Parts: sequence; C-alpha cells; structure tokens
Amino acid sequence: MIEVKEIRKSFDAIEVLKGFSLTFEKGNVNLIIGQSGSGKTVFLKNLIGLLTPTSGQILYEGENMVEYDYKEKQRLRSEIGVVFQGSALYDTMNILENVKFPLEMFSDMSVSEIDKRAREVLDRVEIARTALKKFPSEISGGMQKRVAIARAIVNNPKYLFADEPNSGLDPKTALVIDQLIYDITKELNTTTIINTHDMNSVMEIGDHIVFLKNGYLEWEGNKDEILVADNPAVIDFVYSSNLFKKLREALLKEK
Ligand SMILES: Nc1ncnc2c1ncn2[C@@H]1O[C@H](COP(=O)(O)OP(=O)(O)OP(=O)(O)O)[C@@H](O)[C@H]1O
Repeated sequence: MIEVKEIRKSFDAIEVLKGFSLTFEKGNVNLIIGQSGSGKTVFLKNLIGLLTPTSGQILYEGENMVEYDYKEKQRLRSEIGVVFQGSALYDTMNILENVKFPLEMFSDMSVSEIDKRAREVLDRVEIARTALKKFPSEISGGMQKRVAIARAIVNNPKYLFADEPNSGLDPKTALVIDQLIYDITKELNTTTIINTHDMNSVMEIGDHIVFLKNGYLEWEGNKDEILVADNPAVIDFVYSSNLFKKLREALLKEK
C-alpha cells in the first residue's frame, strides 16, 4: 500500500502538484488520468523517487520514503518495477540481456539463477524463446512493451509503475498489454500505478481511478463510477469520445 499525504511539488515559483492526499491499495490497478499538463508524470516521478516533493509525505507500508537515506532508497528501488514510456529498453542489449540486467544490478543471484529467472518471466509475458537473442529494434512495439514488463517484474517487485504503457500501440495490442498488467498485478499482488490517457484502459482495468486536474485531485472512484460521475471535468474527459457519450446517456436512462 502507498499513501500520499498533502503532496506538493514546485519548480521555481510554479506549483505543479498543489497538495492532495490519496491511498493506493495492494493488489489494485490504480490509474492516474487527466488532461495533458495536469501533473501525472510529475506525480509518478515523485512516487518512484526520481523527484522529491517540495512538501508532503509518500508512505510505503507506512514509512515515509521522502525522508529515506541513500541506502533505504536503494532498498525501495529494488522493490519497484517501472515500465517507462516508450519501453526504454537498452538498444545494445538483446532481449534476454535486457531482462537479466536488473537482477545483475540488484540481486545476489548466481549467473545460472539469473538466466533461469529471466527466461521464466519472458515465458510469462509470452515472448518466444526463439526471440531472446533479438535486439529491441528487431521486434514490434507490442513485443518491446512485453519485454519492458518482463524487465519490470523480474525482481518480483511489490510495486509496479507504468507511464503511458499503451502509447504508440494499436488498440488491440493495447488491450493485450492492459490485460497482462492487470493479470500480473493480481498474480504478484503488486500495488500497481499507471499513468494513462486511454479510456479503454480505464474501462478494462481501472480498479481505482484518480483524476488529476491542474495539480489537484479532482475526482477518484472505480470504472463503474466514472461513467456516471457528475463532475464536469471528469465528464469532459471521459466523454471526449462520442461512443462513451452515448453509453452515458443509455446508463442514465436505465437509472
Ligand atoms: N522539470 C520540470 N521543470 C519545470 N516544470 C516542469 C518540469 N516537469 C514538468 N513540469 C511542468 O509541470 C506540468 C505538469 O507536467 P506533467 O508532465 O506532469 O503533465 P502530464 O499530466 O503528465 O502531461 P502529459 O499527459 O502530456 O504527459 C507542466 O506544466 C510541465 O511543464
């Protein structure tokens, strides 16, 4: 579980996160949505320690990571898996080497154990054994995303983060990646937090949805609640798609 308390983040005189609190439960897929520039990426970077809040607390299982020293931060990092936007695989390493890398960095496993574990997670994300020696540039965007997920979970993390995991993918592949992240969250019981623009993701896997607006927490709820939310900013965001607009009308008629 991760609890955020009154988080604020400023860059010089500009405040991007303006003081909000919320809780991300274990075993849930938590989605952070909002217009461009609402502060989603800045929020995610604070959560994983790439930025430090100007004030407020980020509690991992009750411990405030903002106050961690270097060693404690390193320990927490080893419990966090991140799927970066655009996959961020290492171009000069093949697929297997990309997935082994976090274990070589953070674990004290033997060479053969590392090899076995990396192959296991690549099996889990359904990358064929025949593809393991390929380089990232030789595989599709969807496959790259699978490899990035394998790399993020190879350490058996307690916390899984993804920044726009569907960006650049066709809708069908995006659904497969969403389902994979959802299933892994339930299997590993991770606290999963995803930044997304994708309403399909919201409807498919949104156990808990957090809507940010101009650096504030504007709304939170689940995927059923969001369709009938009466918050104008949420309606605007959700129903920017005509399909969802029609669905809302139908749902409200049923009530
Ligand atoms: N390092 C930085 N220095 C100054 N301002 C920053 C910095 N990083 C982000 N910002 C500003 O913070 C605001 C929020 O940016 P952020 O990237 O978090 O938005 P976002 O909601 O993730 O947008 P998008 O959906 O387009 O990725 C923007 O106005 C951005 O210019």
